[in-house]
Amino acid sequence: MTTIKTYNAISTIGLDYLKQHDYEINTNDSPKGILLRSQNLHNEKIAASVRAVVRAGAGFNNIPVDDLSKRGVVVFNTPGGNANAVKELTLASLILAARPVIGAIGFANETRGGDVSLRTEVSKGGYRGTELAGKTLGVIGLGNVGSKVANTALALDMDVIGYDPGLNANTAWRIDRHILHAKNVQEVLKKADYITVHIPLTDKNKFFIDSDSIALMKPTAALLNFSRSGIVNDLAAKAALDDDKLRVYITDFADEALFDHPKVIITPHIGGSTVEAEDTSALMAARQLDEYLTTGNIINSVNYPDIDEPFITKYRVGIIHENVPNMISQISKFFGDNDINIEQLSNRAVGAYAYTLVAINDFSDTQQEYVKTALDDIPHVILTRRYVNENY
Ligand SMILES: NC(=O)c1ccc[n+]([C@@H]2O[C@H](COP(=O)([O-])OP(=O)(O)OC[C@H]3O[C@@H](n4cnc5c(N)ncnc54)[C@H](O)[C@@H]3O)[C@@H](O)[C@H]2O)c1
Ligand SMILES: O=C(O)CC[C@@H](O)C(=O)O
Repeated sequence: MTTIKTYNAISTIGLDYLKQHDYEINTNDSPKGILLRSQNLHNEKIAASVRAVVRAGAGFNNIPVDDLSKRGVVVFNTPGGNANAVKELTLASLILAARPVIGAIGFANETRGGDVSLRTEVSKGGYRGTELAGKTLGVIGLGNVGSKVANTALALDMDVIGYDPGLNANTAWRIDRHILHAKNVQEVLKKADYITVHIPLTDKNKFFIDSDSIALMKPTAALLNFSRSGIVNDLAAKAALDDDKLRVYITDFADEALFDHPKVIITPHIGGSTVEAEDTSALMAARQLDEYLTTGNIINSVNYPDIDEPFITKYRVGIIHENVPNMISQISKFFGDNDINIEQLSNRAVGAYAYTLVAINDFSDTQQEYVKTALDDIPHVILTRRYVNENY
């Protein structure tokens, strides 16, 4: 049995999937895979046995991706698995930014005793809000979450302006044609009444919203952060709120500096916390993990190229290597030199790394034993795995 180590509360749907596919959960210290949510792996020792790490969720800034890539460990996430949950909480937060709902609920509870209806009617003027219709929403990052937020805001009669320089032919199609595409982020910051950020935390995106960007916003603007702590400079946001340069800041990431601020609403990282999102993300994660460990197919990796092909031969060898010239010819020569016929060879590269999946039918035990060690001796090969098709 293969062992998977888990961190955090993983939905039983994902765990059951693994158990049904002959995995044991947390039974020993030599797991083949790790399945986690927000656990910070940067400070954890990751066992030498680990071949795959899967984040049940979108953000993977809690995983030491660079170090794992050098070790040949494939890191996955589950894109889109919780996007609807984050969209819904973002929309709720837009309404909280427009209407003083939280204060009004507190006030209503304080009116107990006597003529409740009279007192609420007299004082409710203090809880008047504004409408979202006709206002402009700026969406920074139009990926799985941002595109859903942007599209749904149109149905609330908002004007929507989005910014995402990373859109490609596959991702651009999901964005409604009524959404204005900004050429730069400054255009969004200047135009929007509500600004919501849906980008990953990377070195480049650290403090993407800082005092300079807040200075471009309208002083009446509302800022929403359902991405990550560290994408918005909370101290800059606080200073702007104190100086009436920003109206409200809603964040899903608690920060000591923001507690009890009258213009701040904090939620405890619950953007993706719905039953549906946790189930979907855990199931995606479990399937991707099993698929890689048993077939070599890579689906939704964040550090290696995806290769997802039907396993129709008896064997496969997956070779993770550096993305340098002459690798495919060296690998195919290696198999030829050892009298092993290649039925199919797939190769893809992304950034500094590449993955080659070799499909084989006739593969003797001696050849398999030799290939296991000798392939690793080819310069720039990082890790080799052999897969057996039990259904062949
Ligand atoms: N609060 C939560 O519980 C919760 C849940 C899900 C996701 N998240 C966070 O939200 C982020 C986005 O999630 P997603 O599922 O939409 O991810 P995604 O990968 O589908 O989309 C991210 C988009 O951001 C764009 N982008 C990156 N840097 C940018 C920049 N500087 N300016 C503009 N666009 C930029 C990318 O091109 C991509 O299209 C995740 O990385 C994660 O950190 C939080
Ligand atoms: O696991 C969670 O609860 C949060 C997930 C979220 O931060 C993500 O990046 O997908």
